[in-house]
Amino acid sequence: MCPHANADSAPAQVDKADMVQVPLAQPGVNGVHANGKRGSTRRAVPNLDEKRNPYAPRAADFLSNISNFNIIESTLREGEQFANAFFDTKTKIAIAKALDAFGVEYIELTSPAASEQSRADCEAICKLGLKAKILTHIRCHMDDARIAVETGVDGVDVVIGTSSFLREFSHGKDMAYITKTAIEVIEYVKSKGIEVRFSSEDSFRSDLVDLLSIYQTVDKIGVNRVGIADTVGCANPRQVYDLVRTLRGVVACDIEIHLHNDTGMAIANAYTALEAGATHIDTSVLGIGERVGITPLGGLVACLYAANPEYVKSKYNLPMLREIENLVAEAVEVNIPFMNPITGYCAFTHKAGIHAKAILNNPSTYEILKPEDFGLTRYVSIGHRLTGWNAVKSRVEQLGLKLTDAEIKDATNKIKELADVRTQSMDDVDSLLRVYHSGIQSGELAVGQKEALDALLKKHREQSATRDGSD
Ligand SMILES: CC(=O)SCCNC(=O)CCNC(=O)[C@H](O)C(C)(C)COP(=O)(O)OP(=O)(O)OC[C@H]1O[C@@H](n2cnc3c(N)ncnc32)[C@H](O)[C@@H]1OP(=O)(O)O
Ligand SMILES: O=C(O)CCC(=O)C(=O)O
Ligand SMILES: [Mg+2]
Repeated sequence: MCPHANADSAPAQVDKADMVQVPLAQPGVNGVHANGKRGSTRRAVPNLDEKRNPYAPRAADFLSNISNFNIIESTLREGEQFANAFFDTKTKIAIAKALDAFGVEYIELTSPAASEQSRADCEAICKLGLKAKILTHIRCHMDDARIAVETGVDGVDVVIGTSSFLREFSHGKDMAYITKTAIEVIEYVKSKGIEVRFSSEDSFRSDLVDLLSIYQTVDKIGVNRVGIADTVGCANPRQVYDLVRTLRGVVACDIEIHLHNDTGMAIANAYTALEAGATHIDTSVLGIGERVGITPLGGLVACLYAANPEYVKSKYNLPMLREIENLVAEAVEVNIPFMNPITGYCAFTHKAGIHAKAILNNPSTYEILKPEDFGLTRYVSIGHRLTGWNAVKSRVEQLGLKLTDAEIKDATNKIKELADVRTQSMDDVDSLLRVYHSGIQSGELAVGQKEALDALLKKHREQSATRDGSD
């Protein structure tokens, strides 16, 4: 099983038994090198620069295009709309505190109009004195606005559908009514001295003229942010880029974006939105929300980190990510998905021999994210038929055994032969290496003596069985 595995319950269970834990080494500092030299000075991995590869990610682009983004963390609003979610007050407070410690700029809470407990929880979270600004999310309606401002929030996110689908089948209001009510609600919230954002639900299926017109109107009356919402997850990165770019030329206020993940585009769309000039991205932990949810916090962080690790490290407490995901996974009774960026159960496990050798020499060969920056560990998996001798050599060194390269290659062949029948556990590999080593030491074995090795292994198995039987 892989090291960050969740077994079959929600919180991640770590089973490291079958893995070689690779030292989180800087190349040439204390890594276990395939050439057998510890601490040898290796040439630094060249940075891909513009001249040599125009597509190489460059921190400069990232900084100029995405200089000041904010995360609006909506696990306690959009996330509560996830099918499995029921957050009691204690859990909401734990999640809010964890998100705050992670460093998100905003925490968005379910409308206090939803229920009496939602209202009380909103007040309780406002009283925690967190660094993150606390928002609540309401319909474009004066009744909701009045309740919201009484809770003590730092800001109110107002939303109403502008697509013909929602105008006809959800609230039944036309653009004139929407605009009039939006102005009334925004002015009311502003009069209370707190932030207000106006968002048009289902933006990508709304008429562009209607959309730009209402955004311009609310911008003129001093809304803090306008929000674009891909409510049904229909947008692709090019559409996101175009709409955000167009809006950037029309309003002076900040631009927030809320992206559903129905077609798996939510992270890419969020990144593109930032490149196009969005300032605020909505996320939820593990992406939970209506249907398959929205841009996941961890996925967005991974994608931004890949573009500019130092910037993202300075902004967020990255080692907390796993703890937050476990907290939420447990609360909503799901596993962390195996392919989750950063915390997926094999996110930092390397298997094939070619990868293992290069990783042991320099982790940047096959990793764009550094596990140590997330408080996680890198593993090399051995004992399967894809194992190479370089990976076995690193295990031999970890076990403190003295074998030549030729002997290690010979032992590797045996591991592969056995692994063709069944993958060998770490214990299997270790005992094979020990048996091999003692055979060499005692002179009972030499490189290439297959039969002698089989006999030694058989003897070892019989001795172990007798020992186990007498225990
Ligand atoms: C895309 C999104 O995720 S938006 C956020 C979704 N969040 C929520 O729905 C919060 C949880 N919701 C609730 O607790 C309830 O739906 C409430 C309290 C908001 C409303 O409950 P009810 O009054 O019983 O209405 P119900 O939920 O059946 O229908 C929604 C009502 O809001 C109206 N409405 C829907 N969207 C909006 C909007 N954005 N602005 C104003 N009114 C709206 C509808 O017209 C309908 O009112 P009606 O019954 O008078 O026609
Ligand atoms: O308020 C918003 O911008 C988004 C609301 C929402 O959850 C959605 O449209 O999917
Ligand atoms: Mg949503």
